[in-house]
Amino acid sequence: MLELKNICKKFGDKVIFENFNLLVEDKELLAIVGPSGGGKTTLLRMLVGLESIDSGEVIYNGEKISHDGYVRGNILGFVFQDFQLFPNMTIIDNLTLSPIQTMNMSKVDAVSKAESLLFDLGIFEQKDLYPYALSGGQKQRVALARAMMIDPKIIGYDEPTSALDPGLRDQVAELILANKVAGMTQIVVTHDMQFAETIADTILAVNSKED
Ligand SMILES: Nc1ncnc2c1ncn2[C@@H]1O[C@H](COP(=O)(O)OP(=O)(O)OP(=O)(O)O)[C@@H](O)[C@H]1O
Repeated sequence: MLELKNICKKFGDKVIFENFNLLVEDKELLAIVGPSGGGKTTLLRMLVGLESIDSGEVIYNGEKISHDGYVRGNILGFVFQDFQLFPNMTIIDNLTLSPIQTMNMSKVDAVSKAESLLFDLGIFEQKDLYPYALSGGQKQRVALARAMMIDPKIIGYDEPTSALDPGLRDQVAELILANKVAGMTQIVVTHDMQFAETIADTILAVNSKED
């Protein structure tokens, strides 16, 4: 269970969250929706430990946790809105670099796991290409595969459908639902209310403080 307790967050003088509380159950699929600038991305980043908080606590399974703790425990996978793939590396190297270098996975295991994920996501044939040669939807799936390399317990997605046409949007929905069956806790930030309604157990609306 992942919990935010009495979270306060400001950027300069701008209050984004004030004494905010949230509970995400294990295996829950939470969608965070709301207007641009409302704080959705900030909330996701705080939940997964990528953004500092001014006061309050992030608690995972009863323990207060920092970003380092998430990384060490292989708890977290994150799919960035702009993918953040390494442009000078092939797709397979994008997937295997961090598991080999920071998680002590053997090269053989990392390549085998990466190939299996790329196959499941329908982008196996692209494994030796560089990111520039892929479409937005393909990059999206590489970013998802990379996040899944460590079998994270929690996976956060920032606008996973923003670069996709409707067909690919359905594929991403299927992938997210398959991860749910596999037991992952998932948090999805999206502008797309219809997408949120298709996939989510719970929808949380985050509104701008100026509303
Ligand atoms: N690092 C930062 N420094 C200063 N202000 C920031 C920073 N990150 C976000 N903000 C501000 O905090 C507010 C919330 O931003 P956030 O990105 O969380 O909103 P959002 O709901 O995800 O918006 P969008 O849907 O447009 O991505 C915005 O006013 C934004 O300008």
